[in-house]
Amino acid sequence: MWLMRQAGRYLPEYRELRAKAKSFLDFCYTPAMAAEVTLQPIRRFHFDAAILFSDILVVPDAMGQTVSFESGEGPRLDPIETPESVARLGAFEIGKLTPVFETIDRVKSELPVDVAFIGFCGAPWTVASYMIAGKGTPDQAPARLFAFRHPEAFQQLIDRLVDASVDYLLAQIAAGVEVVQIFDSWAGVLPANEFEAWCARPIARMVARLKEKSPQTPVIAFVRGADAQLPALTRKLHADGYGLDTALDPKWAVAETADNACLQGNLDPLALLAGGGALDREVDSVLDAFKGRPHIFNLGHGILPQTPIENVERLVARVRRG
Ligand SMILES: Cc1c2[nH]c(c1CCC(=O)O)Cc1[nH]c(c(CCC(=O)O)c1C)Cc1[nH]c(c(CCC(=O)O)c1C)Cc1[nH]c(c(C)c1CCC(=O)O)C2
Repeated sequence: MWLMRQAGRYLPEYRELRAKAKSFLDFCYTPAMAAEVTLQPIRRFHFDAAILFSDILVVPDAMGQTVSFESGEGPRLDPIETPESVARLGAFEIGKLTPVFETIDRVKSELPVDVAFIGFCGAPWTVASYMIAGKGTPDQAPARLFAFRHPEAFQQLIDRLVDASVDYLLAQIAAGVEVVQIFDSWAGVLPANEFEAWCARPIARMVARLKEKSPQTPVIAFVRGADAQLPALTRKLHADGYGLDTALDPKWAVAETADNACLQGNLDPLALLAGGGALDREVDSVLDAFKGRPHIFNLGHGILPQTPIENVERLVARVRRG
């Protein structure tokens, strides 16, 4: 059991440290701080896994794109509007991410041996969608439009992100993470052909390369909005685990995927925010749906900043009770 965004604003100890950083990216790039917030939820809740504290947008940052986070508004990037700006993107300077690897090293030395350590990156489509729009949008229309108008330049961008993301995850593994998760948070906005081209195929290429270079490292694919495509994805990606988002019916996912496919998820973050009897019922229903299957208990998306800590305690106790 672990929770997506388990380190974050719902924790007072996170907010306290966050207030001391100049910016969110500085926070991510200061190993003492990033390591501390990675460990905070482990100390408080004894989850079975810690997830590296960082962000998926450090990859475009290391490609020379300007990235910042406006408080309360989310990420801002200098948007990629033309094929020429894809060609002009810099090389992936992995050296810029040295503080991330130092964070991993620090966490590793303090993490209890029975707690797994998860590294991560964004999937090429999700990262590209922010690089093109320059910010979060409700439907990633700018990136979808760019891909229809400039398929070759878009393919180049995806290819560059496949290469950079694989190198980045391998460097995280070399620094000490034991599992990696690939977040395709925006896969759900893609029509079928685009889903295949920009989500499934690039992730499959990433998994194949990771398996070639680091066969011992489990890979979890979180393809949010995969919906009816989930069973096909489990046959195409060759990942070790599949994260289910909140909208997926876990009983259906269990019935439609191979018996040995490890599934992760998928409590509604709003049930955790609500707490009480509703939370208990939803936790039981998730546990029941995955019974008899390799299952990693998690939310269907990130924990919400307004979530009361006692609700997280209640969830942990109930999942442990089984
Ligand atoms: C799309 C995406 C991003 N980042 C990420 C995704 C994929 C997962 C998802 O869909 O949520 C991944 C991510 N971002 C963060 C983590 C940390 C590890 C964890 O505890 O799960 C992880 C795994 C920290 C963060 N990343 C961000 C915060 C909040 C910033 C703050 O503390 O000021 C945290 C804790 C900022 C961020 N970063 C991003 C956005 C859209 C935002 C703003 C939204 C928000 O404020 O919640 C991009």
